[in-house]
Amino acid sequence: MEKKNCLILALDVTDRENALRIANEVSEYVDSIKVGYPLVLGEGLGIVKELAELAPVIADFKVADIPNTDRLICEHVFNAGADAIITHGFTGRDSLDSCVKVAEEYDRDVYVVTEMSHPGGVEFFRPVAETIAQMAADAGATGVVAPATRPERVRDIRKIIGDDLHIISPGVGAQGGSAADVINAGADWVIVGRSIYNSDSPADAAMRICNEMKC
Ligand SMILES: O=C1C[C@H](C(=O)O)N([C@@H]2O[C@H](COP(=O)(O)O)[C@@H](O)[C@H]2O)C(=O)N1
Repeated sequence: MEKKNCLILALDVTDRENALRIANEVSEYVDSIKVGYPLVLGEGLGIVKELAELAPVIADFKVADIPNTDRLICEHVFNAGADAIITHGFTGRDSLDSCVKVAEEYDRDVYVVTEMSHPGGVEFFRPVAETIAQMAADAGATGVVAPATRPERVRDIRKIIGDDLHIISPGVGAQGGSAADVINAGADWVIVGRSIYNSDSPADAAMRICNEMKC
């Protein structure tokens, strides 16, 4: 994923027409579009290829199964045109290796969740987040997901993974995180959903966030 604006749109709308409208409106401001279960369960994997015409697509399926099942999921997702996939790390090294292996075969990217951004993210992820981050680096993942709601945790994770891996960071706006603060803390991209797609002008909202980061 080429770094231009440091902004990833989390396109968590559930219908194709609205998704394509918003994606077209903000395409000049986003480096990537993240789609997940809300849109894909509603519209099918075909939406990935349509959106990939506008920007690289990150498939946020938080893959968390045994290695063989993870392999099958990743193959489907990359065949559908996604440039990257988000996987959990708590399922262990063998499952992560399975995702990274498929990504290498397709020349695509893998991002590993370390600590989630919502309040519950500290209950079980907090104690293992650094271990997962180290595993992601050791396994050759492209990068990790770390919380914009806790910029200090992004600093901690950056210390573990070094400068080679990317940090993509959700939790800006609707969850209370600041785009500027988390970029200053070491994130490479912010992931923003509701503050953009629920805006009366998604393009203006995206532009304001880009201007705030000046990445
Ligand atoms: O810890 C995480 C992991 C996960 C992710 O990015 O992997 N996300 C996703 O990031 C987006 C934030 O949306 P909004 O809150 O801007 O509307 C949503 O698509 C969430 O599913 C998090 O919010 N926190």
